[in-house]
Amino acid sequence: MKIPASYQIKGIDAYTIEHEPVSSADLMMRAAGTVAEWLWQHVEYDTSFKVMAGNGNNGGDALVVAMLLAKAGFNVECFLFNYSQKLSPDCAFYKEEIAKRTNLRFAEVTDPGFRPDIKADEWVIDGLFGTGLNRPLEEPFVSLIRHINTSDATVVSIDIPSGLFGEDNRQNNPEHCIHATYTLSFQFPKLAFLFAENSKVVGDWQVLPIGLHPKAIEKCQTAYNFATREEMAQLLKPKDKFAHKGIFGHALLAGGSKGKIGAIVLAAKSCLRSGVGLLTVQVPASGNDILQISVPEAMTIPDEGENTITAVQIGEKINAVGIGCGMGTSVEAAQALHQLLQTCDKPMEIDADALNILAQHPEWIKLIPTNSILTPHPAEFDRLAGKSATGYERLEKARDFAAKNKVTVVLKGAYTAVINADGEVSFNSTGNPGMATAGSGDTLTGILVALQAQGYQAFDAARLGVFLHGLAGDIAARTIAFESITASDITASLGFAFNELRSKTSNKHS
Ligand SMILES: NC(=O)C1=CN([C@@H]2O[C@H](COP(=O)(O)OP(=O)(O)OC[C@H]3O[C@@H](n4cnc5c(N)ncnc54)[C@H](OP(=O)(O)O)[C@@H]3O)[C@@H](O)[C@H]2O)[C@@H](O)CC1
Ligand SMILES: Nc1ncnc2c1ncn2[C@@H]1O[C@H](COP(=O)(O)OP(=O)(O)O)[C@@H](O)[C@H]1O
Ligand SMILES: [K+]
Repeated sequence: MKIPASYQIKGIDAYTIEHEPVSSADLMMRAAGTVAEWLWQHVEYDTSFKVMAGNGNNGGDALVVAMLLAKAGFNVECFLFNYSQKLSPDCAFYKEEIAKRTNLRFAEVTDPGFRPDIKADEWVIDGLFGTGLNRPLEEPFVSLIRHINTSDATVVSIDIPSGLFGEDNRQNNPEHCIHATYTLSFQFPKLAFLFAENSKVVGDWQVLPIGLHPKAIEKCQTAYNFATREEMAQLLKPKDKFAHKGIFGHALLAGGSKGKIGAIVLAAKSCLRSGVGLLTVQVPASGNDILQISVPEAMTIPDEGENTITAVQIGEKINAVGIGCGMGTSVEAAQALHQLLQTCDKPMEIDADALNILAQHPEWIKLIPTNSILTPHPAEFDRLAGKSATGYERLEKARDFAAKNKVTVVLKGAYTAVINADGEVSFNSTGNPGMATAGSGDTLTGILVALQAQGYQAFDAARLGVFLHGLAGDIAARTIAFESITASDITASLGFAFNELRSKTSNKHS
C-alpha cells in the first residue's frame, strides 16, 4: 500500500473528481460516510458527540459526519471554527446544509476565547485541520486543542490529528496537536503515523478506503510503502513437489560468545523454521555442545577460540552468511568479522554486535558484499550513522546510508522500515509490543539468512522475513499475553505464519 505525501493526495483527489467523475462535495460525502459508519460500529447507541470543524475540507468532512450522526439519532453538537471568516467551497456548501438541520445544534465560532463544554463521556470528532495544514498551529487553535486534549473525552480525528503534518514534524510541537484516541485516515496511512514520537498524537489509527481512483494511485510515485499481506504473499516462493534440501540453500550462521550462546541458538532455530535446506553454525568451542544438543538439525564448526569466534570458515557451498548474534565486540570477534568481509562474496545478514563492530570500524562498511542486509535497532543504527532526534530523521539517514553503501537496511521498531539501496522504504505491518523481548532480533536474523540462502534478493528477503517474524509474533499473541511472549514463542509460531501467508496466496488464485 502506497504512502503518498499530503501534496500527492491532493493530486489523487483531483484526478478522482475529474475522471471518476464525481463532484468534490459527493467525494466529501463518501469520505465522511466511511467515518460515520466506523463510528456507528464503535459507539454505544446513547453516545453524545461534539464535532469540531475547521474552515477547510477537513472541516467540511466534519460537518457531514455531524449531519450523518444526527440523522442516525445521536445527540450531536457541531462547532465550525471560522476565525478567519474564510471557508473552502465544500465546507461553505455543507455549512449551508447543516444550518438548515433541526436535529442537531450548530454554531459558527468566530470568538477566539470561546471553548465548547466537553464532558468526559462524550466523543469529540476532530475535523479542525487535515492534510492542508501548511504551518504549525498557533493561537487561538493551540488553546482550543489544549482544551480538547485535557477533556478526557474519546477523540476521533478525521484523516489526521489536527496540527500534525503528514510527514515531517521536526519543527512541530506535539502539544499543539490533537491527541487522538483514534485516527481514521482516508485511503492511505500517513508517514507520520509510523514514527514512535507521534504515537501519543495519532492513537490507534486505521485506513478507511474512500474509492480514490486506482489509476491515480498507480501513477503516484512514492518511496514509501506499507507492506500488506497480499503483497508479501506474492513474494513467498512455492515449494516444489520434487524439491530436495539441496535446492533450498545452505546458510552459515556465525556468532555467540561465552554467556551469549543462546543468541545464536535462537537464530539457528528460526533459520531452520524458515525453509533453509542446510544450516551450519560456527560458534566458539565452548558453545559447540550447547548448539549440538539444542539444535540437532544444524551442523556445527567449533571455532578455535574457546569463548569467542576468531575466524569464519565459509565453505564453497554456502549461499548466505548471518553474523553478529551474541558474538561480542572483542578484538578476536572484530578480526573475524574483518577477515570475513574481506573474503566473503555471498549475501550477508549483519546484526547486533557485528553492527557495533562496524560502527567502530566504519572503513569496513565498504567491504560488505552486494545483496546484503543490515538489521540495526535504533541504538545500533545511531552508532553507525550518528544520533537522530526523531524517527523521521533516523529514517532519512537510513535511506542515505542504504544508498551510499548499497545495502538493504532493516531499521527495527514497531513499524520496522526495510530500506533498499534505491531509498525505497517498505514499512512492516505485523508485530506487537510482546516482541520487544530478549532474543527477538536474533530470531529475525535466522529468518532472513534462511531466505537469502534460498535465493531471495536482499530487499525481498528482508520485507518478507520481517513480515513473517511479526506475523509469528502476532500468532503467538493470540494465545500468550504480551508480557509472556519469548523469542522462542515467535519461532514456535513461524510455521503457522508461513501457512497463513501461503493460504492467502492460494485463496488469491482460487
Ligand atoms: N484525500 C482526499 O481525497 C479527500 C480529502 N478530504 C479532506 O480534505 C482534507 C484536506 O482539506 P484542505 O486541503 O482543505 O485542508 P484542511 O486541512 O482542511 O485546511 C486547510 C485550511 O487550513 C488553513 N490553515 C492551514 N494551516 C493553518 C494553520 N497553521 N493555522 C491556521 N490555518 C491554517 C488554510 O488556510 P490558509 O491560512 O493557509 O489560507 C486552509 O483554509 C483532508 O484532510 C480530508 O479531511 C475529503 O473531504 C475528500 C477526499
Ligand atoms: N512494539 C513492537 N511492535 C512490533 N515489533 C516490535 C516491537 N518492539 C520490538 N519489535 C520487534 O522485535 C525485534 C527486536 O529486535 P532487537 O531489538 O534486535 O532485539 P534483541 O536484541 O533482544 O534480539 C525487532 O524485529 C522489532 O521490530
Ligand atoms: K483532523
